[in-house]
Amino acid sequence: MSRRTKLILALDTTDAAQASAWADGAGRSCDALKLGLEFTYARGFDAVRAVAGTRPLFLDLKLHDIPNTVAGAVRALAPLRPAMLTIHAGGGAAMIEAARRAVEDGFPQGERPLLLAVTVLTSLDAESLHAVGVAGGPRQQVLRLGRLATQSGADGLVCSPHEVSALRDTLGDAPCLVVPGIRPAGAAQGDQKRVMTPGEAARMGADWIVVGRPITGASDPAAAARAIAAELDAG
Ligand SMILES: O=C(O)c1cc(=O)[nH]c(=O)n1[C@@H]1O[C@H](COP(=O)(O)O)[C@@H](O)[C@H]1O
Repeated sequence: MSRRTKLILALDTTDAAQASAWADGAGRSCDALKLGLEFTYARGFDAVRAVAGTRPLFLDLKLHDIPNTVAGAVRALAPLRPAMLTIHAGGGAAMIEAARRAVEDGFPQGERPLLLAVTVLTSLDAESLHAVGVAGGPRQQVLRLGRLATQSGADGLVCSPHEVSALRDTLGDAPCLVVPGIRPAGAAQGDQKRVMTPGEAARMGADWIVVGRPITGASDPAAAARAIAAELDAG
């Protein structure tokens, strides 16, 4: 099986002109654009629509609340026509099921986004998980939440590259695996804990990788994006 891992550019800024410049430059080497909490809270839905234009939009708002509230929020996002949207798997089965129903009845047929459940944030390691009461390591917790989320109706999962092959062994090829925590060789790790290079994540079996600062913080973002796309093309 060979499927080319696709590249999502994370546009993490409050500046709409900056987000558009990244989208029009570096974004050309990418397969989708991600707008998340920082941009959406600062600039609102109209700006999200303007920056995404006709490009596939990964709307990363990581919804996490009681089922009724999450379902209402999912329906409220329908005018943005995202290709993908995120909820937190830790919200539990009833919340994920409610989000799934909202995606099915809140979006026009054929325009339903992929519902992605975030498992364990890539900024967490075993020690930080332990501090919030999770005894097992990240892999065990990602597998637990991955099983729960897919059984409850999530189309895919957000996980670090370190869990991709264990998820594939457990859940097979069906769930879409979207993988942040990507650092090209030599790039600063920053707040990310569970990282791999783009090529390593692709070889693990990621369907999509999510990259922000290694592109947007580069002196030439378009060149940085082209280099990552080439690394994915090389397989
Ligand atoms: O849901 C996400 O996209 C996400 C989940 C996760 O566990 N870790 C993670 O980094 N992300 C997002 O992926 C992007 C990674 O950005 P960089 O660390 O700058 O490459 C950010 O926009 C995060 O919000």
